[in-house]
Amino acid sequence: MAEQKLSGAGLRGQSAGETALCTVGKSGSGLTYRGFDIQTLAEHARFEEVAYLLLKGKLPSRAELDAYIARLKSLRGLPDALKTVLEQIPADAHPMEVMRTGASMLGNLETEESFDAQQNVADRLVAALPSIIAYWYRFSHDGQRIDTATDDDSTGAHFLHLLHGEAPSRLHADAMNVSLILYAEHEFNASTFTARVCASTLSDLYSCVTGAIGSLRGPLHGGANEAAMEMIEGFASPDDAERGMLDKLARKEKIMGFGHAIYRESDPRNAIIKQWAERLADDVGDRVLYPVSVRCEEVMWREKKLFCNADFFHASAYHFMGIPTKLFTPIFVMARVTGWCAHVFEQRANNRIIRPSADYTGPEHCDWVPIDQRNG
Ligand SMILES: CC(=O)SCCNC(=O)CCNC(=O)[C@H](O)C(C)(C)COP(=O)(O)OP(=O)(O)OC[C@H]1O[C@@H](n2cnc3c(N)ncnc32)[C@H](O)[C@@H]1OP(=O)(O)O
Ligand SMILES: O=C([O-])CC(=O)C(=O)O
Repeated sequence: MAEQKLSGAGLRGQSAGETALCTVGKSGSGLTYRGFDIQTLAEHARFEEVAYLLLKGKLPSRAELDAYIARLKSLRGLPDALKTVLEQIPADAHPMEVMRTGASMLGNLETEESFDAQQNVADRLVAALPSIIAYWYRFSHDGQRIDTATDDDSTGAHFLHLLHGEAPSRLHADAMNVSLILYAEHEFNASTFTARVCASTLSDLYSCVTGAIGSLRGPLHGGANEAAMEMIEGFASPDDAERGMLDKLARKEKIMGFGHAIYRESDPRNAIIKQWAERLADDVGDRVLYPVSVRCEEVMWREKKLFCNADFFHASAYHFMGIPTKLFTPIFVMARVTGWCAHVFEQRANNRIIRPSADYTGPEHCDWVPIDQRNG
């Protein structure tokens, strides 16, 4: 009997397991977390509520949310040994390397001794990752050893506070809240799948998250928001952007922040973050970057029917909040760690080691040649 073979490089279109966490391109506006539409969550929820929903399986009551926020606040401090490691990392390191090292070092210091502790480890990572990146950034760039224990109620405001040394405006705190919600979870994307593969070997949660950070870093995944920023800030006007985009397309360059492995016509997160980018542009009196971004979107749709994914308008939105470009992808980590951990819990609850097969394309049989008889 001929072997039935599923096609699709990159496992595209093949189911690699089950999840109750998220649908992509299936219902509602196109993205749901545990049945809640992303538009509803972005409009009404706090990021910490979404984190609770993903990690604990239901929306929290008022008392549960208050307790969860208080718990996250209590976990923002960093151990001295971790601060010492962060202080060794040079200023020109990529911040995603800092995130990777930070998550890994925390795993050395606060090892997950048993899977019974997984909720505690997840809470610690959600609380500590913003502190890790901000501590390193402020030490390596400003020479300051900051106190990472702020009293801000939200993760987004906490991060901006540490970064800028003062509590953010309401607009910035709200924009960060929505951004973290949009980035929190996305089914079997590359970084989440990395985390699940690692979890399937019964490894610890820090290892799963450290591996996932490595996968998120690449420009085809989370790194696209930084690459998009580098592109748009090179354009002086919408007309310049139009010329530049057409040149890139003529050279068959890949344009970061556009296209998606699953969505075919639009990414539901784009309309939401685009509105926030416009509000933030008005707030800073921008007359270039936002119109340039809109023109890029128009050109890509007109020329290639390619649409902006979640990353494209995040670039200008973060820029308008004074966030350095190289910190864009670490913010994605701060959000996605909730999804990664929830997927690890799900994998552990119904585990079989993930071990696909490969189609062999090498030689059939080779005769052994003694080393002194080999050419070259
Ligand atoms: C939050 C996130 O992680 S969202 C993704 C962020 N990544 C990016 O923005 C990077 C740019 N985008 C891409 O590289 C791709 O669109 C990916 C990686 C997101 C998806 O890749 P795939 O599933 O392989 O894309 P898909 O099959 O839809 O591509 C179809 C065609 O469009 C082209 N295409 C897709 N995206 C782009 C792009 N951004 N720029 C130019 N051409 C593109 C592909 O090269 C392909 O052309 P081909 O058939 O001539 O080879
Ligand atoms: O789903 C994907 O392939 C990439 C993505 O949009 C995400 O991880 O948010």
